[in-house]
Amino acid sequence: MPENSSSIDYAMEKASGPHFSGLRFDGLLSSSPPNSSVSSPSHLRSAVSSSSSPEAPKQPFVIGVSGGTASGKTTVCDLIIQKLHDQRVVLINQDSFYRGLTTEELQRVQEYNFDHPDAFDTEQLLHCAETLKSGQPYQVPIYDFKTHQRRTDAFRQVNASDVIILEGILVFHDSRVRNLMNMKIFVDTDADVRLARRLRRDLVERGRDVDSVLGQYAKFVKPAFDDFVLPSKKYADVIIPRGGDNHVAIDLITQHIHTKLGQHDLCKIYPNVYVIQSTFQIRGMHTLIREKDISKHDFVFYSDRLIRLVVEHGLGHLPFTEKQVVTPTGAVYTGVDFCKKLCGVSIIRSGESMENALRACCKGIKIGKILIHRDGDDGKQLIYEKLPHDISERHVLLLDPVLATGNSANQAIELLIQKGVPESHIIFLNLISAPEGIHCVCKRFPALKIVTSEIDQCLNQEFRVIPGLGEFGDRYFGTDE
Ligand SMILES: Nc1ncnc2c1ncn2[C@@H]1O[C@H](COP(=O)(O)OP(=O)(O)O)[C@@H](O)[C@H]1O
Ligand SMILES: Nc1ccn([C@@H]2O[C@H](COP(=O)(O)O)[C@@H](O)[C@H]2O)c(=O)n1
Ligand SMILES: [Mg+2]
Repeated sequence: MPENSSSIDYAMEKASGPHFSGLRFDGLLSSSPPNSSVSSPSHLRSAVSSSSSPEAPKQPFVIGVSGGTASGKTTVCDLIIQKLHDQRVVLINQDSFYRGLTTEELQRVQEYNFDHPDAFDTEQLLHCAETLKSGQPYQVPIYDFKTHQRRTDAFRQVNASDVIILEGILVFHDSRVRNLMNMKIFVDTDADVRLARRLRRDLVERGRDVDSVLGQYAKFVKPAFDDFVLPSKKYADVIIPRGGDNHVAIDLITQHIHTKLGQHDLCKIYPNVYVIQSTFQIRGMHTLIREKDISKHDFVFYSDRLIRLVVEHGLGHLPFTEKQVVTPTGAVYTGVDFCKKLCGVSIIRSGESMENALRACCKGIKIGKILIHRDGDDGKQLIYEKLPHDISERHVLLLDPVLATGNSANQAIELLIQKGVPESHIIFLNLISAPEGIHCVCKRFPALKIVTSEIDQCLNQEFRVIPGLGEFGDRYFGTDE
């Protein structure tokens, strides 16, 4: 290492070498399969579907639907399935995983508590949900409420699908099952309405008499609702009052599911990751800048166009205030006022390529700089920072065109937080993100937003994004020639 290795000049020169948008990412990459220079950890492989490889398996969207007995869970699920008619949807009822009763238990069935978590084979339910989530089929047991037994002669074959709905009184009880869910719905219906519905249903459909339904309700159903079902309501993302009668809620839920299904899997996992809506224009520009033999002029031109789109999209996530203006007709137009407390921060050197687009969108915006330099294997080093003195009062647009391992991004974000910028006031803008980088940044900073134009497949052994576009800074600033 040269004597003046700590000087800015030396660091700048080094930084103009390969740009990884990150440093080492120990422990994440597994050994690569034979004949492959690309590796993706197994836990990521199933979670990642690349914009560049549409054939990669997509993760199903898992919805949990809970609520008291006869609250309308099954009815709500049926309505959601009807509205999602253009998707492959499967419904898994927790009831299917009731344990069959032993002969002794059957003889004293009035003393059996079907509303306690132990009445279900939760391990099997978990296995079923995990199998379906991984895209494999599963043979679901068939339960008979009249005999209190599972059928031994038949199963329900459930195939892979886009949406899996897990429905039952206690589907939020076990954290492992809960954690598989992308969305949790609690159907909230008054207890007296539920009892009336249950009475009618159990007499008609489940072969019961009035005394047994009322006795079971008082002895087991109601206490278990208070002890297990109601406490799990806190895990719900959405609470639907009045069950299937609530058409507005069901409409909103299905709209949300449609949006989610159109999104990249990582956006389902991390709600603060935004991939700008892909169009043929955007795909076309990506095709051009990713091509290795494109001219420098075209690389810069199309990168600038894409960067501008990402910046505009990122600005859309800033807060605004209402503003009224008078138009030349004398009428009042009620609009919004841009957020004024704003600044950009570019991660040198590639991030500087995004500054012009930010300046073009935000007149007079202050732009700070951070230089992170790798020195040796473990050498994460912050070499240089120049930030607005009042940065803690500003929303920050952090600029770096490629998110690879996420290490340098994390270091830059950490610095901003140390300077007093709230995590939720940081929007990280980039053109291409690797799944590894998204995991790395979003796990550590869940309140921060990432806006990107495409999510790529993975990192290779050299921590380069695949398929990626090579060294962005070199190609943009012409230092690769
Ligand atoms: N909004 C509603 N109005 C009237 N009856 C309903 C309504 N929703 C459900 N039911 C009836 O109540 C009973 C229980 O509904 P269901 O959806 O099976 O509840 P859950 O699955 O929560 O036990 C069923 O007989 C169903 O037809
Ligand atoms: N053999 C059984 C098994 C379960 N139950 C009752 O079913 C209820 C759950 O189903 P919902 O559709 O109402 O959610 C639960 O409250 C059990 O009491 C039963 O009666 N007999
Ligand atoms: Mg039901």
